[in-house]
Amino acid sequence: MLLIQLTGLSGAGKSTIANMVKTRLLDEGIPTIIIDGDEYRKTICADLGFSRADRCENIRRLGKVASSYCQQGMVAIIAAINPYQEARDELASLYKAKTVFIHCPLRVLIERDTKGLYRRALLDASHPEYITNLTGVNDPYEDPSHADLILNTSLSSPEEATAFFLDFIKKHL
Ligand SMILES: Nc1ncnc2c1ncn2[C@@H]1O[C@H](COP(=O)(O)OP(=O)(O)OP(=O)(O)O)[C@@H](O)[C@H]1O
Ligand SMILES: Nc1ncnc2c1ncn2[C@@H]1O[C@H](COP(=O)(O)OS(=O)(=O)O)[C@@H](O)[C@H]1O
Repeated sequence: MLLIQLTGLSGAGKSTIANMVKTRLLDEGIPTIIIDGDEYRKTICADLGFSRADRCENIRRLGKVASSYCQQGMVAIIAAINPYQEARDELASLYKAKTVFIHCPLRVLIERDTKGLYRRALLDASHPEYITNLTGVNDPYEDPSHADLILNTSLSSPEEATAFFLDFIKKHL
């Protein structure tokens, strides 16, 4: 029915907002599924790392999975960092995917740091806990050039962001 690709840095709120929207849509009888990058990286994307090529392949696979659910009449929401315009354009062109930018300034994400990834990426490179390829710190994030919706989670609460997103989805059903 409708394929939505979220995009945004780790901790920006993609999974949080997607889950809240899913609950609201299900309450209204609209079948909805979330295709979460974290989850699929444990199964059909377990062979992929965080290089540009691997991240684009990740999005390609998530897009294919999401499109199968859409064909069965569901709203499918891809919740992945999805950092490259090239990969987002591919899903927009293949599946008419709508792009929703879950935006949050890096300084707020460093304060949230729910997974401890930012602390590790900001350590000295010689530190044993240092990680590389963290999007937004030591790996690229290309801001969407033509997002269909932008939600700034440093300005809106999860409930407010969910309300904007729900409104957007209903306009595109
Ligand atoms: N306005 C907001 N909207 C969404 N989440 C928020 C907001 N304010 C604070 N948070 C918190 O930020 C965190 C966002 O985590 P979440 O897992 O949803 O991010 P994510 O973008 O899916 O990250 P990842 O790419 O690592 O999976 C949660 O702990 C959430 O409670
Ligand atoms: N170096 C890293 N860069 C980004 N995310 C990482 C990294 N290492 C582990 N992760 C975890 O992997 C998840 C990102 O996976 P995806 O959303 O599937 O990424 S994407 O770039 O290919 O779209 C984040 O939720 C984060 O918890």
